[in-house]
Amino acid sequence: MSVEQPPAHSVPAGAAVPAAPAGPSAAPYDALLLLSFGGPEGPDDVVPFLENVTRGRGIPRERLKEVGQHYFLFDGVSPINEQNRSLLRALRDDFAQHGVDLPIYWGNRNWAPYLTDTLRELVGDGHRRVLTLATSAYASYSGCRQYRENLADSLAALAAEGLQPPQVDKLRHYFNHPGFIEPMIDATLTALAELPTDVRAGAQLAFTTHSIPTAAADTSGPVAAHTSEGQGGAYVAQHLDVARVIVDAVRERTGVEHPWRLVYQSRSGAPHIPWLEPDICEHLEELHGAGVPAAVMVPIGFVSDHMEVKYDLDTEARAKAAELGLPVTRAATVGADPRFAAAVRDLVVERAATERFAAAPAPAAAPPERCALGALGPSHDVCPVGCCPARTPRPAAAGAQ
Ligand SMILES: CC1=C(CCC(=O)O)c2cc3nc(cc4[nH]c(cc5[nH]c(cc1n2)c(C)c5CCC(=O)O)c(CCC(=O)O)c4C)C(CCC(=O)O)=C3C
Ligand SMILES: [Fe+2]
Repeated sequence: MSVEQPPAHSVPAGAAVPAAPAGPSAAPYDALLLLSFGGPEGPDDVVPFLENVTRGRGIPRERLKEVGQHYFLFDGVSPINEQNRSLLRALRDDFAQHGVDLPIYWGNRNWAPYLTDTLRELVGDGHRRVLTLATSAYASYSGCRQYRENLADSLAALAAEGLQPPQVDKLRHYFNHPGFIEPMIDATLTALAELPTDVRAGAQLAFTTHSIPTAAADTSGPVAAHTSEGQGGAYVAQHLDVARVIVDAVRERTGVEHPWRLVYQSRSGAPHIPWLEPDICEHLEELHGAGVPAAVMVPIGFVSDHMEVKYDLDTEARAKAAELGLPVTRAATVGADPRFAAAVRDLVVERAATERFAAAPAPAAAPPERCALGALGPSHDVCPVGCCPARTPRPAAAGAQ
């Protein structure tokens, strides 16, 4: 079941709940789809899950065994599904409180509830126009295009079953939406406050995200943002923009300009293929060697405390810091923060208004305001042709043809 509780907009028969005042319109959309990675929920799920993740990709066997071990350390349970359930509750509460009448479904790429099953259910419930929220905030093949390929595959599977697939769109990247960044600013301040007072002012901020092959980074985002020679394309540019906003906000609130760097984690793939560097653990060694007294890890690349955060940061990087004797704390991820739920509502209402405006530009109407912090401005609504290309071209939905 992808809808685990009655949609927040429906009132149980006989309940004396006053109807929420009508809020902003989500038309033409009739459903929101939370699209995520999925993760195992017990020891028996781990190997089948990893088989799903690596289907058709050349992840070395050694790496898979290692990743399997990370999951077994936590009884085979990834935190990601529970975090998505919390996010669903936060979104449904927020939409209900603000009178946004849009049912919310949840489907994953690699584990139940599987995307195809969710879309089948959504079509069975009569929905025809779906807006997608992916649990990845930045442009990249893994964080954007691959989800669009999953949507195309699932829509094709429904068509093969004789169902009429719905029209599916995807929300713009939200890395620079204030409702995504503000919780991270607070989390960074909290993590700084957790450091011993004598080392706090000298602490470096280590912003972390998932490493990806440098070739994938260079071709991330629209073609105009592509770079050469390991400069990182839109993927790196977007993370740097977020890091600068956080550093500036921390300086405004504490009076301290903390030195910082964007670093990477969770690398996989063959060793001879270049991926974004440095790794967080190498970086901590380097900071320690340079006499830096403390560090805060800020996982801006992750929407919630995924296994990468629980294992690669909280287990591995913390062990490295302890070995070095370097005081290190870790900032919380955004998770189900109400400000993030409100940001999603804002993005849904904004996109719905954009679609209505495009369909019938009325002289009185104006395109909606588009919230964004930092220097890059609001991201595109529709991924253009050539955005975050796959190495082998495959059909992708929710983008320009
Ligand atoms: C950019 C990015 C995000 C962030 C954007 C987003 O959130 O989507 C992300 C998220 C995630 N990645 C996850 C898990 C895995 N990723 C893998 C492999 C890979 N990730 C890659 C990139 C990313 N991945 C890449 C380039 C690979 C190698 C090739 C490939 O396979 O594409 C592998 C295989 C083994 C390994 O290589 O580590 C696993 C098990 C989980 C679930 C965690 C949990 O259970 O909490 C989540 C949220
Ligand atoms: Fe993209």
